Amino acid sequence: MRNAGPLTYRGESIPNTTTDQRLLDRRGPADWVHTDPWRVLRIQSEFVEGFGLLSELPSAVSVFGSARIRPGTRYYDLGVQVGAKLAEAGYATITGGGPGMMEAANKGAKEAGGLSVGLGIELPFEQSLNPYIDMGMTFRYFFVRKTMFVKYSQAFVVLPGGFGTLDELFEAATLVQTNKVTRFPVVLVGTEFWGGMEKWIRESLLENGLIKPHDMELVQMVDEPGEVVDIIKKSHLDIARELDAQERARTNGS
Ligand SMILES: CC(C)=CCNc1ncnc2c1ncn2[C@@H]1O[C@H](COP(=O)(O)O)[C@@H](O)[C@H]1O
Repeated sequence: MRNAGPLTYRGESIPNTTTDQRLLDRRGPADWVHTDPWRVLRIQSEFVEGFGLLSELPSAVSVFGSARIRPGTRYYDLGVQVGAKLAEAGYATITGGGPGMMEAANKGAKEAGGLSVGLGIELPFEQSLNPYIDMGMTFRYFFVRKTMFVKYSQAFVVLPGGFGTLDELFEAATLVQTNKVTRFPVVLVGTEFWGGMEKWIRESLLENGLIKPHDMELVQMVDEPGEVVDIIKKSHLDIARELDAQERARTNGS
C-alpha cells in the first residue's frame, strides 16, 4: 500500500515514483509558464498578497493624480496638503505609489504622522515606489490593483492628472453609478483644472440623455484640501447614522 498525501494506492495502482520525485527529479518543458492557466495562479497570488497586506488597514482614502507633476509646483503642494489633511483626520492615504501627485499625497500623509500606502504597478520602464510609503506592494496586473483601491478605501480623491487619473476617476464613477459600491464619496480637487470636464459632461452627456441628472452628483468638486476632508467625514458620518438607524429599526422590529 502507498499513501500519497490524502490518496491511497494498493497493488498494481501504486505509482513507481513519489510525488516529490516527480516534482524534484525532472525539469520538463517550461512552456506552461507562459500560458493562461499559469497566469491565473499568478493573478490569484496577487489577490492573496494584496488582501493580506491591506485587510487590517484602518479607514483609508485613495488619492489619484498625475505621475508627471514635479515637486515645487502648486499642484504638488496641493497633493501634499491633501495627504496631510487626511492624516490629521485619521485616514490612511493610499496612492498608486509612483512619482508626481502620488508622491505628494504620500509625503503629506507621512509627514503629518498618517499611514502612507503605495500600490504600484509594473511598467515597461524602471520605476520604484516613492520614498514616502510605509506599506507598499507592486502589482503585475492593473485590474488586481484597482480592486485594492476600491476594496480598501472608503473614498476617492482625484487630483489633476492625465489618462491614468481619468481612468481611475471614471472607474469609480461607474462603480457608484451602477451601485457596485454604495456610499462612496468621489471628490475632485481643483475647480480650475476639472471645471472644463464638468462643463463637457453637463453639455454633452447630460443634455444628450447619456447620464441622469442625479449622476452629476456622484462626483463633487472642491478647491481646498480641508473641504475634501469635510466632505468625506460628513459622508462617513451620514453612513454611520444610517447604519445605526437601520440597526435600531431591526432590533426594535425583532
Ligand atoms: C513618470 C511616469 C510616467 C511614471 C509612471 N508611474 C506610475 N506609477 C504608479 N502609478 C501610475 C504611474 N503612472 C500612472 N499611474 C496610475 O495612474 C494615475 C496617474 O496617471 P496619469 O499620470 O494621470 O496618466 C495614478 O493615480 C496611478 O494610479
